[in-house]
Amino acid sequence: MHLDDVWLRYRRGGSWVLRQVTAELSAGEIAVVLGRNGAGKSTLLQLIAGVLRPSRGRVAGRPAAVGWVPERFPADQPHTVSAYLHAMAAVRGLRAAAAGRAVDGWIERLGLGGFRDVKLPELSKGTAQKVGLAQALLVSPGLLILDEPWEGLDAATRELVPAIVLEVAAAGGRVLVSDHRGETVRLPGAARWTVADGGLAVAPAEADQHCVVEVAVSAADLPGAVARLREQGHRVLRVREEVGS
Ligand SMILES: Nc1ncnc2c1ncn2[C@@H]1O[C@H](COP(=O)(O)OP(=O)(O)OP(=O)(O)O)[C@@H](O)[C@H]1O
Repeated sequence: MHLDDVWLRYRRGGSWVLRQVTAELSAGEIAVVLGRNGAGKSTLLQLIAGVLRPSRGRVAGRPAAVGWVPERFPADQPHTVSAYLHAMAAVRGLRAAAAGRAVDGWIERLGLGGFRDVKLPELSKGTAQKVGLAQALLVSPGLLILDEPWEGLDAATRELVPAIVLEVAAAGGRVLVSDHRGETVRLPGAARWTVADGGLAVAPAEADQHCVVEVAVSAADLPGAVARLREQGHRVLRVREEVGS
């Protein structure tokens, strides 16, 4: 997917918010969008999501399944959490049984079980954000766009966001995440897109950066698992017994 010389202004004759933006996002790639308040991060994400159209230039190769989580989930709709998510699943083309599985799965994973029958306007900001996250993930997205996803979320869900992002990327989805609070230290290995003065500067993920992944393997398979990881070029740093397992 790529942006070819994209320009955007909100009004004819108004000032340009984005100018001459060219960028590419490949399958399985994660990019963090950085920039000061008002720099144009949300505008860029909405262009890529297809919510806004460029004034000039084009966004090409957008995948069919786009999951967009706006900065503020529009919770002023008179539906319950469950009814809303089932309606969104239907909009995304899921049949009843698949819709039920997807809705139940995300309700459970995001800790929304106690809010199934609560109407959206009665939710706290953080809980509404979780519903926003759930609707974007009902169908495995080819492009997932998260606008300030850590804003207002409880600690448990903040921890979950990087795991979800990595799962979407591992399944071949592209992911864009905006962040003005530096939370993206939680996404090592992502490219950095910085919006400033209407332009976009792209810094690819650092090739020599390494991450530590904790993996639990069965004790019986330990020598084999360590050997396989080494064969794949990973450095095995330490082996320890899982206490209480
Ligand atoms: N609907 C709109 N109509 C007119 N101007 C807008 C609109 N939305 C945003 N702008 C202007 O475009 C510029 C970029 O805004 P944008 O929301 O994209 O920035 P941002 O980097 O996401 O900021 P923040 O970190 O505060 O969310 C700002 O000057 C903003 O006032």
